[in-house]
Amino acid sequence: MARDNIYANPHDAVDAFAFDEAVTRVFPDMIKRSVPGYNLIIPMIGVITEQYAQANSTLYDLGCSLGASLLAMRHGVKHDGCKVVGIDNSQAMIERCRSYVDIDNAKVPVELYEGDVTEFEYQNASVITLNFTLQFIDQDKRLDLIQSLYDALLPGGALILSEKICFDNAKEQEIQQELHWDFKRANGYSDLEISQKRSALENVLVPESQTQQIERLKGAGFREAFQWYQCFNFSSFIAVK
Ligand SMILES: Nc1ncnc2c1ncn2[C@@H]1O[C@H](C[S@+](CC[C@H]([NH3+])C(=O)[O-])CC(=O)[O-])[C@@H](O)[C@H]1O
Ligand SMILES: O=C(O)C(=O)Cc1ccccc1
Repeated sequence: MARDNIYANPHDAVDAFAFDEAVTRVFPDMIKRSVPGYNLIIPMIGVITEQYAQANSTLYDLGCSLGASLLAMRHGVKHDGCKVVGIDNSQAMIERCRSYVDIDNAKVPVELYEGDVTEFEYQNASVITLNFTLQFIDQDKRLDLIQSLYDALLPGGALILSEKICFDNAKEQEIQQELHWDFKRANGYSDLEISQKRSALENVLVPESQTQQIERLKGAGFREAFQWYQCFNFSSFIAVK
């Protein structure tokens, strides 16, 4: 697996983070070493999918990157007549995702689209996953997207939402953020890599609190909405229609 050393050398000015060719090439290594719990959340998306998928419905993975969450969903579906749709607005990601889907041997049909998830129409959905994608979408577009996903879900359908989160309590924010940086250090990132990537993500990845996430989900109409996982400032929620 190609090692992420994108921020290893000093940059004069750090560009805004983008899911370009360079990031795509090292992405499996980057996300595993950067997101505490990623390697647990992926198989659990398979478990949750198995529970909530319905026959003859569509499963969506929005911001599918290289297809890790998408393939977990594909393998979790046990009903007939389902398909999995993956969308990502990074050309590099969706191209490489296609090659991973091609070598995967599950039978459930997969459709991949390059585009902005806020511009698609969704329907007949039983499971929808936003695995660390909403955090990159303009804050003023988040509610409309969540509402359109609620509207697209069948009764009993589920939304899986994983996000980097922030905390209302300043001391907790400081401690959880520091623990996340400790996690990155423990995974071999230097202080320079951590601080340059932090600059690159400024105003690109905009976290919200657990309360904001749950209130938005409830406001959109979800019957149940709660956190099922948290490690430091990374969390995953499930919402059921
Ligand atoms: N508006 C948008 N429209 C479409 N795609 C977008 C948009 N904004 C960002 N993306 C895409 O969302 C993905 C977020 S990564 C998801 C990991 C994956 N789910 C995984 O389970 O491995 C999470 C991370 O890197 O922290 C990237 O591929 C972006 O191109
Ligand atoms: O690396 C970080 O600090 C993060 O917040 C997670 C992340 C992982 C992959 C791409 C962008 C952000």
